[in-house]
Amino acid sequence: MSQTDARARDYRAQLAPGTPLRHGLERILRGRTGALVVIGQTDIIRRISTGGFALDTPFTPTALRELAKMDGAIILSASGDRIVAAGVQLMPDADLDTEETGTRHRTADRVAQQSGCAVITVSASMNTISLFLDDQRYPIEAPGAILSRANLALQTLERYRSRLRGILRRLSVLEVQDQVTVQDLVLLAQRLEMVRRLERETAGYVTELGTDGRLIELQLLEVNARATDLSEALTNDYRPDDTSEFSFDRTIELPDSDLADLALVARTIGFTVPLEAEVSPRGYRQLASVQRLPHTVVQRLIDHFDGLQGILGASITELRQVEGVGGHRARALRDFLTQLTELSYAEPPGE
Ligand SMILES: Nc1ncnc2c1ncn2[C@@H]1O[C@H](COP(=O)(O)OP(=O)(O)OP(=O)(O)O)[C@@H](O)[C@H]1O
Repeated sequence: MSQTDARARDYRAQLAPGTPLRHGLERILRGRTGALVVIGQTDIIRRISTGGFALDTPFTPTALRELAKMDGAIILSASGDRIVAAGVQLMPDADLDTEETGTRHRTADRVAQQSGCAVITVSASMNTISLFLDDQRYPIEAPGAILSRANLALQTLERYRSRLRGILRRLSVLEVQDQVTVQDLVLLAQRLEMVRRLERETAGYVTELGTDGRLIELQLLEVNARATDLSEALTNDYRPDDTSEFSFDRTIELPDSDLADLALVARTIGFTVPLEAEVSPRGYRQLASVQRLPHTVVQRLIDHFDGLQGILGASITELRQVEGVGGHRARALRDFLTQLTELSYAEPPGE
């Protein structure tokens, strides 16, 4: 995400439905008057301003709407909680490139480029709200439109996740049969990264939606936690002994177009062996699904049996030799391992 996009995300939060600023802008939109609002009265803004009048009044949606009835721009304090001037004529550098038509929007674009301040327009003729930041224009959409896109993204996310679950089941089968190749893990990493990208996109909608986005936010939090745990477990399971430069999180760096390149994804994660090479898991991911098994005991089991294959073959007596594993825990573990093995042989590893 570029620096401008990151700042835009913060401003979108300030402009989310339910916030005072958005409330004021919506009222201007309904009244079809239009507005040009600058956030922050910096030196550059002062230098390119003429006319108008100084104010120093708390921001309220009503005050914004009333002042928007006058010609010229409204200047807010940097935090947006005060109105510092209104009716201001802005004269930005006319040599700055802009593709906008209409004087309000051309001015907004140029002021944003020249000052670095956020500029918001309400278009009287197009019935839209826009945010100008640096040389970018971000449409501020109506809550209904964002909500339907957010819901669509959530549905797609659900589909991706169900495919991811399928791949994970297949991986479990391969892990039990000790037949995992780097390629299997890379295919999984691709899916996982696609899920994470969609999560980020949906999180952007949540920010834009403000109070209307709570429900989506809750659904998203749950998904997000699981993706993070999965990535960490896979990293611990397959990190080669001789490197720390290895993580399933590193796919985040890849542009969308490179995510389809299996060899590149493998290198990005930190694999140094070919795609066909076989690799064995330590067992962190599998053992994470055993209830009430503390992390320290998981670590001791992995160290003692030298990975998942050793653990799968251990008897109750052997499991009990590990510190922290008593009779009860050993039996529960053995049951889990037997089930895992049975499941794996019941289900062929095919796609
Ligand atoms: N340089 C400027 N400084 C301050 N306000 C301006 C400036 N230029 C235009 N405006 C505001 O924009 C209004 C007219 O905008 P105009 O219709 O020409 O632009 P537009 O971009 O097509 O906007 P809209 O979509 O709202 O019609 C003016 O009445 C004035 O309030």
